[in-house]
Amino acid sequence: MEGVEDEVKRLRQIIEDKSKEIDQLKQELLWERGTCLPQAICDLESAPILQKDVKGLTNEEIRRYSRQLLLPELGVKGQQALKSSTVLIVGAGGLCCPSAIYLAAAGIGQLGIIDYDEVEISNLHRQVLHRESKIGVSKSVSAVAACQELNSSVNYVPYHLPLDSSNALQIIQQYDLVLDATDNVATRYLLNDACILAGKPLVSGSALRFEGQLTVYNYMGGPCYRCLYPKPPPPETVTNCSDGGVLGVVPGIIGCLQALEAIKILTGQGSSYSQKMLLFDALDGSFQTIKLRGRQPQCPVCGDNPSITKLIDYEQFCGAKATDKDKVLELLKPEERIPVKEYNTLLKEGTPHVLVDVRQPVELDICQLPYPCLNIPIDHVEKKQSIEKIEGQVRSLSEMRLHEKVPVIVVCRRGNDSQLAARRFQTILKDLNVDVKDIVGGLTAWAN
Ligand SMILES: Nc1ncnc2c1ncn2[C@@H]1O[C@H](COP(=O)(O)OP(=O)(O)OP(=O)(O)O)[C@@H](O)[C@H]1O
Ligand SMILES: [Zn+2]
Repeated sequence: MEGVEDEVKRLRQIIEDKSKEIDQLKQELLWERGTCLPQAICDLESAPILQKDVKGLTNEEIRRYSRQLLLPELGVKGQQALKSSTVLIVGAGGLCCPSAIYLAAAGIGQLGIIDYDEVEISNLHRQVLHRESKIGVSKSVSAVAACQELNSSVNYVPYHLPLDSSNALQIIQQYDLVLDATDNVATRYLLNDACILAGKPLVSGSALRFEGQLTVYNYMGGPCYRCLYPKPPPPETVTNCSDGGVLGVVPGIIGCLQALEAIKILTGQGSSYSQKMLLFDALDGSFQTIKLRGRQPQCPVCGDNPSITKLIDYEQFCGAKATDKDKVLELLKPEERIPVKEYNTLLKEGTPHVLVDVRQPVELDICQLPYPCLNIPIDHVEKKQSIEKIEGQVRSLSEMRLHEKVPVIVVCRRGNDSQLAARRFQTILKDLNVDVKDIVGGLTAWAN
């Protein structure tokens, strides 16, 4: 009997040792994969510069590009032009993924991709170069890694940094053409001005919900972004994908068209979208092209007497950040807010209250707090009907709570809209015995 027990012990030990060995090997494998990733450029000194005197096409290149070499519009001359061209893609998100992979496949000489951010799971439905295994990895590195697998002969430069007024000219000057694949107005103005000052064409795309747009600025005497939009829009009117949503295929289509325009410009075919804008509506499947006004002689950056001769502070100019991260509103005082833990206690204690969720109905379908709520979307806060609904609930709770104030708790996704709404409700309901607060960090904080 003792012998059997010893044998079991011995085998258990072997299993334990082997599991440790397997864990160790897994770690090494991960490490090896990690070190295989391209090195991100975090300072500009280390960025490579493409040698422009490209020799003819190699046999391998002729084989690889044979199907596009057959196009008389491109031919060997066009392919060589691509090989000696450099393109910078700003933003490694939804528009970059299709444009980068097609430019890489087509045989561009150097592809720079710049993004300060890392891959998140909510990017993957549309940012199709990134993989689950790259969550947390620099987006520019992840995009370059995917392109490299397709075409290793391209010279890739992944910049892991924000493009801003301090570095934009230095980076852009090294490229023949710039693709705007970003998602914020401040960067759009920055890119426009930098491209004008450096004399580079700017292929600009955008996609939101089911709609996409495409225009080429600063090309062959055409207008720049400022000629069309001299003043930035009020920040509160600008929606991004994280608030408005986007169907993944839409940036996919616009990004492909950006790559197409870039290839046409670089190979001398010319662009179809200078002084024109493509409007794509995915819901009715329509592509419309509208003519835009031409270059404006009084434009402050590309006009006859420009007043902008160097890059400015674009966040200040637009009154908005050059990123959609950390937009945390601090409107209410801490005592006017309730942290999620405290709200959880309030729920557990069964404290009666009026809960107002100010998100859109479609967001409530995704998730809700475990308490019956009134859904009053943020843009309906001032409506008579909405106010009557809240007043009705407050009155019925007042009867139960007699002299006690009725808590009115406002919630949204991240805790910004809820502050705006709570502030409005404080004024609107001032004649009732209420205590209006909002939930800090909203549903996101609750989920965490
Ligand atoms: N000034 C900038 N410098 C570098 N990268 C930028 C700059 N402005 C925006 N970007 C990048 O452009 C990309 C735009 O991607 P996209 O529009 O698909 O949205 P996202 O920010 O990745 O996703 P979501 O809005 O859903 O969080 C982002 O990766 C963002 O980090
Ligand atoms: Zn202009």
